[in-house]
Amino acid sequence: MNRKVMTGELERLAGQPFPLPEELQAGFMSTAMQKPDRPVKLACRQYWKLYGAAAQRKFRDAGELRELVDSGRAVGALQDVDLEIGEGEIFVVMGLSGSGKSTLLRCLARLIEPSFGEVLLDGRPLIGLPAAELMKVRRHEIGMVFQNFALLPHLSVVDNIALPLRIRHDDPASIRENVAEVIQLVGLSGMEARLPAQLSGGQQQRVGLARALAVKPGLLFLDEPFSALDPLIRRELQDELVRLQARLKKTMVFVTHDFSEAVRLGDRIAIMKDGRVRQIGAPEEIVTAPADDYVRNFAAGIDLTRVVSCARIATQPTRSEYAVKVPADRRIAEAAEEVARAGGPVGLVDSQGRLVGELDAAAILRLVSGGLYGGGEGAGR
Ligand SMILES: Nc1ncnc2c1ncn2[C@@H]1O[C@H](COP(=O)(O)OP(=O)(O)OP(=O)(O)O)[C@@H](O)[C@H]1O
Repeated sequence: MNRKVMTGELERLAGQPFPLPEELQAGFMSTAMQKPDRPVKLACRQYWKLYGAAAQRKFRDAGELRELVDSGRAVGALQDVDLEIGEGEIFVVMGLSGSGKSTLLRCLARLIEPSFGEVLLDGRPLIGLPAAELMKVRRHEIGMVFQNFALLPHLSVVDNIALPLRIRHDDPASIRENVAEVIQLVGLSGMEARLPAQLSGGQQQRVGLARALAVKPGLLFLDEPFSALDPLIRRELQDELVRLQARLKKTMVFVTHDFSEAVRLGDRIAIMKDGRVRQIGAPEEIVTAPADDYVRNFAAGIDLTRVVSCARIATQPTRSEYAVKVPADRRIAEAAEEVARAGGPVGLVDSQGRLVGELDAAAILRLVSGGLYGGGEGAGR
C-alpha cells in the first residue's frame, strides 16, 4: 500500500482529511513488506526449503521448486522468502503451526540447508561458505535459544553456560569473567552451582539465554523460547528480554505462534502462512493495516490501545491552542487517562512540539468498541 492509500484510510477513520506531517506518516508507511529503518544485519533472498524425496537435489532456478510444490511432489516449507533484518532490532517471525517459522529460523541460522536462495550476514554470503568458516561464524557470531532449553542435565548452571565457550577454546579466565557477567545479567546470581533439575522452567530458560549471550553474538535466534512456560513466568521473561535488549541492542530473530507476544516484543513482525511471508511490519502497522484476512484475524484478539498510537486515530486540529498536549506517537493506553481528564479534545504534538492533530475521548471509545475496522459486519475480524 502506498502513502496515498494510507492517507485515504486515515480520512476514512477520522471522517475528515488529515495530512500528517512527514515524520509521523513515515511511521505508518504501509507496505506489505516493510523494510528496516536501519542498516541490515541479516538478509535472505529467494529463500526456499522443500521437503520430500523429489526435493533432494540441486536446483538451477526458482521455477523448478515452484513446479515441485505446485504439483504436490514436495512440501514447500519455505517458499520464496525475502527478508531484511535490521541491526539491533527484535524481528519476530509469527504464524500458526506448520506455517514454516522454525524452518525459516533454522535455514537462516544455517542449522539446515535451504533448497535454494541466499542468506547474507553483515553483507557476507553464508551459502557456499567452507564448513570451517561456517563453524566459526556459528560459534562466534550467532547465539541460539530453544523452546526446550536444551541444557545438559549433569552440568551445573555455570558449566552449561560455559559450554559453548569451552568448545571454541576461549581461555579459562575470559570464560570465568564472561559467565559471571551473563549470570548477573539474566538474574541467576546465587544459582551458579545448581543442576537444571533444581531450577524452575523460567530459571532454566534464563540459563539458556545466558548461554546464548555468553558467546557475545551479534545475532541471536530464539525459537519459541517462552512457549513452554506458564503465562506469568512467560510475561516476566518477555519483560526481561525487552530490558536486556534496551541494554545490549542485539539483533534478534524471535519465533512465536503467539500474536500478543509478537506485538509485545517485535520491532517488526513477519507473518507467515504456508511457507510464505504474508506481511512484514511494525506491530502498529500490522494491526492497523493488515495485508489480508489471515493477518487481520491475529489482530482481532489483542488490546489495540497498547499498540496503536494517538496519531493513528487523531483528527485535524480544530483550534490553535490546547490546554493539554500529548506526544502524537504515545500509545493510546498511556495517554487515555490524560485525555479523559482533559474534559475536551487534547492537542497532539510531534517531536518538535508542533501541533499535528487533535484527540478526544470519543475517538478512543470508538477504537475500543469498534476496533479499527469499523463497527458492523466484519468488525474485529
Ligand atoms: N523434516 C521434515 N520433513 C518433512 N516435512 C517437514 C519437516 N520439517 C517440517 N516439515 C513441514 O514443513 C512445514 C513447516 O514446518 P515448520 O516446523 O517450519 O512450521 P512451524 O511454523 O515452525 O510449526 P510449529 O509452530 O508447529 O513448530 C510443515 O508443513 C511441516 O510439516
